[in-house]
Amino acid sequence: MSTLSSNQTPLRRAGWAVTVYLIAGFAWIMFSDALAEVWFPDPKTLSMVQTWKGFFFVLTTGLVLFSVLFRQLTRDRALLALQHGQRLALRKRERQLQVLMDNLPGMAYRCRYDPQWTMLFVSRGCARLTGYEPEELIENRVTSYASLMDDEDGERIFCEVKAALANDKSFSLEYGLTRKDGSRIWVWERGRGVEEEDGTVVLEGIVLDISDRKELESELEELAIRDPLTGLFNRREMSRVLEEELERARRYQRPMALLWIDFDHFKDVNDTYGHAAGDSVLRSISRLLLGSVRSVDSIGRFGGEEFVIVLPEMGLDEARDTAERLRRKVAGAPQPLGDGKTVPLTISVGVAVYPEHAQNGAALCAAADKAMYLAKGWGRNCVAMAHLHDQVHNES
Ligand SMILES: Nc1nc2c(ncn2[C@@H]2O[C@H](COP(=O)(O)OP(=O)(O)OP(=O)(O)O)[C@@H](O)[C@H]2O)c(=O)[nH]1
Repeated sequence: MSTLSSNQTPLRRAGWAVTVYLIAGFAWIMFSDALAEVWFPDPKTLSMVQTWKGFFFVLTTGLVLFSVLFRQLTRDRALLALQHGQRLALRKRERQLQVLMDNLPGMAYRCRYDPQWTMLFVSRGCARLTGYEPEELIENRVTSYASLMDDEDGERIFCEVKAALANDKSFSLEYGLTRKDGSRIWVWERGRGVEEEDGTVVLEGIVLDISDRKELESELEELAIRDPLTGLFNRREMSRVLEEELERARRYQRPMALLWIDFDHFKDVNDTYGHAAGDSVLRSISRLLLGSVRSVDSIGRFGGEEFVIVLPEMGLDEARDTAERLRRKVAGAPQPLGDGKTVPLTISVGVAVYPEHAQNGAALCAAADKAMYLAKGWGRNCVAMAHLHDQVHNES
């Protein structure tokens, strides 16, 4: 319909121009002939006047035709120059966009909003990011983008994109991706939904490799929860683990034990062999303890030469046996000083158990610490259980 009406407009305009020209022309001929016959009755003069009248008509219409054509051609030329300039600017923008996309530390994409994330376009960075050439991912020719995503992320991502589309907002996602060579990377994606002319929705955005940042983050997280010397949990993390395990024990009505370990006469090791040798002993006993407990148990360094072990689902008897086993193991293994020599070392262990000795973390620690001092008092290299009456004292 619109093509038809735009075709009719120039036709109508040309028709009007010709009609006006014909009416004016016929009127001029008739009117001027009649006037000439009245004003110049002499046939010779009349013939000359008509000749000049003809010249005048041709000259006038020629001038009109010239001015119309001149105006139209000038306009056409300006239009062509404008189009040429626009084409050049468009090409320049395309080139800039291409350079930008090719140098993205990731890839730009355009994909269908479907469970496969079917790619319609991916920039060249796709090969660097995923290991797949753009042609391999486009239209899922070799594999779909969804199959590269971690399975557990799929559902979450779909929900987040759905919510963003519903609110007409852009979405930001972080998820793991498996590359063609099997290596895993972390990516950050930002995109938004775009409605096509036919009403279907496609997604457009960028995907960047953030593996380095993720690695740094997890290193920082580890640093925040680990004791730098021994690599065991630090006091803060250990307190958190203790509260978490206590909560679990409370919920499932299960016992839980806490061992409070202190090295005997450790000051002598430092004083005799030096601080570096003391550090070596601390590291060695940490490894020994770590290798002597279950995977569900947690060990932390509470400070100096004090260590705490949380033993989930462990009652009084088993906790006593575990503490005794650890005491014997340390006593039976001379500790390396770092210079090839070793030194014998013993530990004193206090044992407190939930729910018998205490109901909360602080009270459980206090009961185990108190029991450890009891073991020191017995002459060291001993295991002491917290007293049951401590519970009354702790909770009061
Ligand atoms: N090498 C080293 N020594 C430490 C570190 N932290 C604490 N210590 C030392 O551990 C020693 C603890 O000594 P004390 O608390 O007096 O106890 P002890 O000598 O072990 O004697 P008892 O606990 O009574 O058996 C001190 O000499 C501290 O300097 C550490 O990170 N590295």
